[in-house]
Amino acid sequence: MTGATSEDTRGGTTPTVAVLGGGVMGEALLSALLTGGWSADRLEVVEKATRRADELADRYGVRTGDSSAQAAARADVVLLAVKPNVVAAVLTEIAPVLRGGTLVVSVAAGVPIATYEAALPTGTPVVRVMPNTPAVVGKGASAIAPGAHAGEGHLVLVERVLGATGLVVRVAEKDLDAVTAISGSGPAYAFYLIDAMAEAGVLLGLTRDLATRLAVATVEGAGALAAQGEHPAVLRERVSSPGGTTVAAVAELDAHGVRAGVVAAARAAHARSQELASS
Ligand SMILES: NC(=O)C1=CN([C@@H]2O[C@H](COP(=O)(O)OP(=O)(O)OC[C@H]3O[C@@H](n4cnc5c(N)ncnc54)[C@H](O)[C@@H]3O)[C@@H](O)[C@H]2O)C=CC1
Ligand SMILES: O=C(O)[C@@H]1CCC=N1
Repeated sequence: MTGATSEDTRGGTTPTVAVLGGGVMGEALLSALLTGGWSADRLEVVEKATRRADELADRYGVRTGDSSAQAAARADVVLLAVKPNVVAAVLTEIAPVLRGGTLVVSVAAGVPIATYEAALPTGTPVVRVMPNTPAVVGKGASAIAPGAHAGEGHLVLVERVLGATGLVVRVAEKDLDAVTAISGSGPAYAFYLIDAMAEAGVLLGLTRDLATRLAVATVEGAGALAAQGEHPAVLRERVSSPGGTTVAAVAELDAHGVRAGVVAAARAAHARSQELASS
């Protein structure tokens, strides 16, 4: 874990983090913070749905507040994990009470840093993050981009906050829509493939349980192999014996436009992320 710097802590202790929004991504971040060494008493979550807030309190032993303003006023780091269309309302709530130097981090898709900087007190450091759901199992991929008032210490702190979620890379904000289209939404493409492979196995006579286990292990193994650095096209060639089963299968993927479909899907996600910025 990267050590805290004077820029990212108040008084040299682990910074306190308020997670605003305890849905899928809020929970993933909360769980990663705990895995990464944050103690529960340095964390607070504000979740509008009471039953969900209770569930998070029971599961993680963290304090749950019902006021974003109160939690933000106490925290060193405010982590927004609400839907993009709720961000403006939350910023209006927290802006009047934010202490100088509080770091504001947001995972909301599409919402530009300029929106946060315009709503929050002048000079507030803001870091935008695009994570993904495999963060829950420490296999996520996140990209982070700094606002005008976020320095190296703030980025290091965000890397520390995300430390247990998996890969963290730094990008310029202009690239975040593309990141959203590849790794933010990308797990859904992989799950789609797993589901389709499992369904095909059932069609070919396997039980659903066996077909699903084989599909999951295959995608997991292929990911692990690709992570070693060999080009994916080379790895695909290694599976493809001349005149064999794999070339027959891949020819069908090409004939059905699967590669073009993946590109079109990513372009649609990219366009939607840009639309969210202007809505
Ligand atoms: N789910 C994903 O794969 C990813 C999501 N994101 C971003 O993360 C953010 C959250 O997405 P999810 O967790 O999927 O959504 P979600 O709907 O699961 O969670 C949002 C939570 O915020 C709560 N909420 C709504 N208004 C609130 C308020 N005023 N104060 C406190 N809590 C409030 C809702 O009750 C809900 O539990 C979005 O902005 C999304 O763009 C980013 C990357 C990946
Ligand atoms: O679908 C969405 O809008 C969010 C952002 C990336 C993944 N989930």
